[in-house]
Amino acid sequence: MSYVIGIDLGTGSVKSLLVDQKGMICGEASRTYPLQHEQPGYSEQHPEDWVTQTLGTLRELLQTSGVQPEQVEGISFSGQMHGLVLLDGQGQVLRPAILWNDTRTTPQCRAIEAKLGSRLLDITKNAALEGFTLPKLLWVQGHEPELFAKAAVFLLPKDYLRYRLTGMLHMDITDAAGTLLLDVIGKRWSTDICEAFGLDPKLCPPLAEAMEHVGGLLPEIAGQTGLAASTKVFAGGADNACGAVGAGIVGKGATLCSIGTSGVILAYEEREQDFAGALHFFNHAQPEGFYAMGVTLAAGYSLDWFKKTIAPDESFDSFLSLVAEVPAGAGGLLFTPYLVGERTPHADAVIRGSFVGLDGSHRREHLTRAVMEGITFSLNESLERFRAAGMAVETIVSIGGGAKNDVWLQMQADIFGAPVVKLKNEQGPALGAAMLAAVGCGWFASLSECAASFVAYDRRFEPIPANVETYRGLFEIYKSVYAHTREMNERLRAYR
Ligand SMILES: Nc1ncnc2c1ncn2[C@@H]1O[C@H](COP(=O)(O)OP(=O)(O)O)[C@@H](O)[C@H]1O
Ligand SMILES: O=C(CO)[C@@H](O)[C@H](O)COP(=O)(O)O
Repeated sequence: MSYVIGIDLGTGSVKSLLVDQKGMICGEASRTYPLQHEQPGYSEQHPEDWVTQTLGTLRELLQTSGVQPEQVEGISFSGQMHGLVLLDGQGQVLRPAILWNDTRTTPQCRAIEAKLGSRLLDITKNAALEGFTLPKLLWVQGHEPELFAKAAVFLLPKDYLRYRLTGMLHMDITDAAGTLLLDVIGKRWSTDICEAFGLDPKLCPPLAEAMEHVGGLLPEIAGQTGLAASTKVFAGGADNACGAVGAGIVGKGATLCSIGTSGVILAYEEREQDFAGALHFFNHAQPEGFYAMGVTLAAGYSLDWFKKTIAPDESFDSFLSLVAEVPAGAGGLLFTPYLVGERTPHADAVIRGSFVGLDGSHRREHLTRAVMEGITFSLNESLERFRAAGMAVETIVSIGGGAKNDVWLQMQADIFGAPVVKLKNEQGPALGAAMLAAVGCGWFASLSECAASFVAYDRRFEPIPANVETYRGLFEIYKSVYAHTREMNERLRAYR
């Protein structure tokens, strides 16, 4: 039997999965690393921690699974997106990585908009957001000019990890799409954008397709992990691209709803789409494909906040047990989940959440249901834009915390107005990364073939027509809350 390894380099931890040719999970290892917040809004990590901890997971996988090194045919990667890793001409890291959730770059975003105007959307298909990589590059260029002068190349987190494992510099296209330097449709670096900001195009590393074979393991890495140096290394992809692959979102009509700490709604697309920057539009791991993506920053986080505030010692299952008794609509109570601002479709760092319509008859379970409905409405705002652009939304695969509760899964079907299914064995982006290696190794002719063998679906939730009708009306009111509370939140800012 042959195996592949999928590595997901997340924000809080790295997870490595050993998978056989039938898609069975034969081993799993994970390690955490810290985040540094040196100043408010700053979020950094030491790239060396990613390497040390990943090597630890690989060693553990080999030691505990009993698999022989030569049986591991391929490795690939999934990684947290957008984070800036700067290397000098000798391949040494110049400063801690500035991560996707670092928000110091608002002035750089405004400067990008002022300089590029509509060209930014034409080329990159995305708006200038603090989390993306170009604003981070410009921050270092402006604030640390001496250090920036030494920069020879920039990488994203999992590209740095791959570089350390192989000695080869690459960035895969699905992740490059989140830098604001890629011509997303042409799949090449934009020399226009580089020139506009005085960036040497040599800072941009060679591009690779997600399933491209980019090298083997360095002998010292093979020695440290117990893997064979001949193990084929494939480029890999952005965590959202790999999450999509691991959930079987590899073709038209397939949509993903992921409710973790943040929430993501993502749909496969074959053609160029213009969302005027309200949603993200990135390259899929399928070389000819794209995906549109909406992000609710505080999705599961909102429910977590509410539970911690009301019932810190209860389990989620017990906390949510009475929600089924409250009818759709939570007795006229609405919640907007803007606890940390919002990303799509309203890129707004100042907005905050609200309960609207509180009534003396509401009990704890009404508030809880309203929080769950508000999170789902927020994701539906992005889904509504997919549909308006003519994208097919046939079945929605639900993953994350939001897929752990049947009432919430039914609510998703009713609010989205589409059938919702959950996965039999949810493994997240690490499985997607393993699938990229499996296809790269030639086990399958395509990602779709691999998904048909590796991804299995569990229960399906059909929309209930009466609830769909109720939610259709409420969603219109929900959408108006943002406009009505925007200015109030500007004024409230001074009191935070
Ligand atoms: N049993 C449950 N039922 C419903 N929601 C849950 C349950 N457990 C956790 N959650 C929600 O899911 C979120 C965590 O989801 P998860 O996918 O594990 O997140 P992440 O990996 O982003 O931290 C929590 O914030 C919580 O809101
Ligand atoms: O910013 C984005 C996507 O645009 C995030 O999805 C990051 O890619 C990090 O994800 P986690 O490590 O928290 O899953």
